[in-house]
Amino acid sequence: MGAGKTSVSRYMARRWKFSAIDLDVYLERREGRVIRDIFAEDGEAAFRAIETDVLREVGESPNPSLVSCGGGIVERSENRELLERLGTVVHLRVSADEAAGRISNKSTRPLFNDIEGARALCERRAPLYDAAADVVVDTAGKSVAQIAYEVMGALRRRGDVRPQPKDGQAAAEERDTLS
Ligand SMILES: Nc1ncnc2c1ncn2[C@@H]1O[C@H](COP(=O)(O)OP(=O)(O)O)[C@@H](O)[C@H]1O
Ligand SMILES: O=C(O)C1=C[C@@H](OP(=O)(O)O)[C@@H](O)[C@H](O)C1
Ligand SMILES: [Mg+2]
Repeated sequence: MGAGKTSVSRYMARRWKFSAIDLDVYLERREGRVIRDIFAEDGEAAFRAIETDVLREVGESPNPSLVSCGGGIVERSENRELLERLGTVVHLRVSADEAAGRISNKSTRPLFNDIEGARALCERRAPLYDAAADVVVDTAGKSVAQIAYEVMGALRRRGDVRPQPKDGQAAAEERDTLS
C-alpha cells in the first residue's frame, strides 16, 4: 500500500498508451461497493475471495494489459500461482514509513490503520513479494514518472514490450521528466 502501483500504472497507460486495469477499481465497480465497506460489512476473508475472482476474470482477457493489483494480492497462494502464470510481475518496493507519508487518507485502506501494523504487514509480506516478483523497483525518494520509466526500461530489457524508436520529441520529454 502506498508503493504507487495505481499511480505508476496510470502514468504508464497515459505515457505509452497501454491498456491498464486497476484491480481495486475494477473490483469496486463490479461489486458496487468501495473496499472500505466490503471490509466493514463482510470482513477481509470475503474481500480476498472477491479479489481472487477478479484477478482470474481480468487474467482471462485475451488482450495483454498492465494490471495494478492491491498490495495484498500475494496473500493467497492461488493468487501467487495466477500471477506467475499470467505475466511479468513488477514489485514496487516501499517501506511502511515512506508509504505512511504518501497516503493522506488512510481510511480508504482498512489494513493501513497504524504505522506499527503497517510495518508488521510489510515484514510479513516481504518474502512473498520477493518470491512473486520478476522485476523489483525500489521507489524510495523517486517520483511516479521516474518509477514508470524504470519499470518501462525493465520491461523492454525483458522483451515484454517492443522498444519504440525515440523521436526528438519523445527524447526531450524523457529528459524533462527525469531531470
Ligand atoms: N513515488 C511517489 N512519490 C510520492 N507520492 C506518491 C508516489 N507514488 C504514489 N504516491 C502517492 O501515494 C498515494 C498512494 O499511491 P497509489 O498509487 O494509490 O499506491 P498503491 O496503489 O500502491 O497503494 C497517492 O496519494 C499517490 O499520489
Ligand atoms: O495491502 C492490502 O491488503 C490492500 C491494499 C489495497 O490496495 P493498494 O495496495 O493499491 O493500496 C486494497 O487492495 C485493500 O485495501 C487491501
Ligand atoms: Mg492501488
